Amino acid sequence: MEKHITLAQLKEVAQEAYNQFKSNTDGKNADYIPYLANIDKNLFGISICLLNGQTVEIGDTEYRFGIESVSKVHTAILVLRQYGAQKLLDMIGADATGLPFNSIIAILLENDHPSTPLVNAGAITACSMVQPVGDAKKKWDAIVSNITDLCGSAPQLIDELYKSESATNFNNRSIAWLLKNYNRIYDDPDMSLDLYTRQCSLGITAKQLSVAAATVANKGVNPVTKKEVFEADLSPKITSLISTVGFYEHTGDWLYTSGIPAKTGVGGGVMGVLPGQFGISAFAPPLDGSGNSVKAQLAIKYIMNKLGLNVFGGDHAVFG
Ligand SMILES: NC(=O)CC[C@H](N)C(=O)O
Repeated sequence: MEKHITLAQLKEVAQEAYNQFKSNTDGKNADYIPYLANIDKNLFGISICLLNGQTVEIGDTEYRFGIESVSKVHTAILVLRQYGAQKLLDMIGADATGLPFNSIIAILLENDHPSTPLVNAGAITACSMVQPVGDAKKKWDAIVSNITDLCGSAPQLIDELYKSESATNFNNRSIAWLLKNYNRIYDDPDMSLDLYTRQCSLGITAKQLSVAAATVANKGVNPVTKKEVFEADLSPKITSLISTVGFYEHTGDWLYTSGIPAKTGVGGGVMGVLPGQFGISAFAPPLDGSGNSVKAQLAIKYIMNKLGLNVFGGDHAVFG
């Protein structure tokens, strides 16, 4: 069924979500990366990008925060663009791990592949696959240019975050070398890890993430710049990856309660894709125990439930 929703209604619902959760003090900033511990915990923004390029923005939607694990989606898209859907499945996988994002056990349990590009192991593998293999500078340029195309504007490296994360990423170093042990790193392990750490340290805004999400929802065409970033048939592959593991071990709970495939990052960002309808992003630094932003989750769930939209519901929203 078609569900007609005016822009005014959409704005009102987003504003209600903002007002309702603005003063929520649950959760705490990620502190295993020192830079993130010091970000203002009161920052809060919600951005929705429709497929005609219109955006609804409430709160701190222009604040640049660390993209962190949301970047895993972007680089998975780049690998899909460069290798195609079958090779991503063969070389990384598309399964849920049911375990935390930085799990080493997950690699040991599934030593034939790193499960999915949306957990640390698979994301480091994805960075190793980015072409041209062997050329760190060109690989980095490809990663940044892909994110720029998806967001419609460039991200900016937060140097302090990059240094902070590089100095403390011992668990990820173990992951990179364990993957090497299983022949699941397709370039130099240290270089692949460094690319992963750097992409996680890119500063991004909630507005940019909503445009990237809308590009996925819009079958690869950025609704703001109108550029075709990837081929339409990759879009359901990307949304399926996000659906399966976007909230790690809490992905089922998330999908069940929110009705929208979404991906989180420990910087406090969440990016949600409602295919054929819109992209949504929310950002607030305090996280729950699994590293997912408390307020961003509340806001997106509120908006989805209030609008009565659900990826499994069969209704299709028409905005205007
Ligand atoms: N869940 C996340 O956002 C984790 C990203 C972070 N860079 C890490 O590897 O630990």
